Amino acid sequence: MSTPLLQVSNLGKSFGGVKAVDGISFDLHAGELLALIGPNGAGKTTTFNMVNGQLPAGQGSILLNGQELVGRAPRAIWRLGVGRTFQIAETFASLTVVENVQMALLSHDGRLFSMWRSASAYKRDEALALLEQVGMAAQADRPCSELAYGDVKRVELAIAMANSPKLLLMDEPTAGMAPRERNALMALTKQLVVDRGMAVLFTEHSMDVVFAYADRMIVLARGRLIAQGKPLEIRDHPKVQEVYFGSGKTFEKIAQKSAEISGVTGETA
Ligand SMILES: Nc1ncnc2c1ncn2[C@@H]1O[C@H](COP(=O)(O)OP(=O)(O)OP(=O)(O)O)[C@@H](O)[C@H]1O
Repeated sequence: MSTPLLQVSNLGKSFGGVKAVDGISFDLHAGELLALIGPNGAGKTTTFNMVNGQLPAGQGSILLNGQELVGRAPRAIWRLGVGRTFQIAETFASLTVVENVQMALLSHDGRLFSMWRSASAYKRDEALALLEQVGMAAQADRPCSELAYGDVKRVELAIAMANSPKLLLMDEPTAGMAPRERNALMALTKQLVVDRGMAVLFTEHSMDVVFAYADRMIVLARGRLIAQGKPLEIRDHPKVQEVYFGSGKTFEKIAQKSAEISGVTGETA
């Protein structure tokens, strides 16, 4: 297999006496969707925030294409190609769909925000091409505030793409979405991963999404990495069963449901 895009080794972070992340190691390859799962307080957000530099790592190493990310500022990490999806802020909701993507392109190119007034034509074609990739070109000139929730999520993906990330971090991408919308968004994400050769690391509480779309999963519990592998391997993993035991979710049911949703069984959802 090729050299991993991301190599995380012995990564850790403590808050006071709590080892939020306790020496975890994993790899992520270009073209791969990797889910980071685990019960509440497992250390998912802390891991995410160390990868994008928002939180300094307490120990360990995070290599992106062989370059050390630990010790770099968030913006430097972003410049190296680690993107994340952001919710469209209130202030930008009044802008049109295409203007939001143009703003992201301005930011990527390092242009000053104040240029915007005279730059409403800035890379409009490029912005439209990104919207085309997420199926939103037809709604380019509508204000974001008018869009359906699922469509806003598509625009947020286009915004994240403006930086041409090699690795995209998505924190609970489908939170608050109905099942059908969830699947549409994840199918789109998967398409972008394949088309652009990008890698995605995402956290997700919705197990049906994870089982249907993740190429691989890593499972955290109390800061430790307790299992990693393909969804079916994880489903049958005794430690994972143990951690989730009592949560009311049995992996068998979830895996069956996701197979139905993604059409693996040939049945319609
Ligand atoms: N800034 C902080 N200060 C102190 N403790 C923290 C801080 N951030 C996280 N923790 C603790 O670290 C542990 C891991 O938290 P983290 O938010 O990374 O978990 P998580 O897996 O993302 O949980 P959730 O699914 O609930 O979002 C928890 O015990 C949490 O209370």
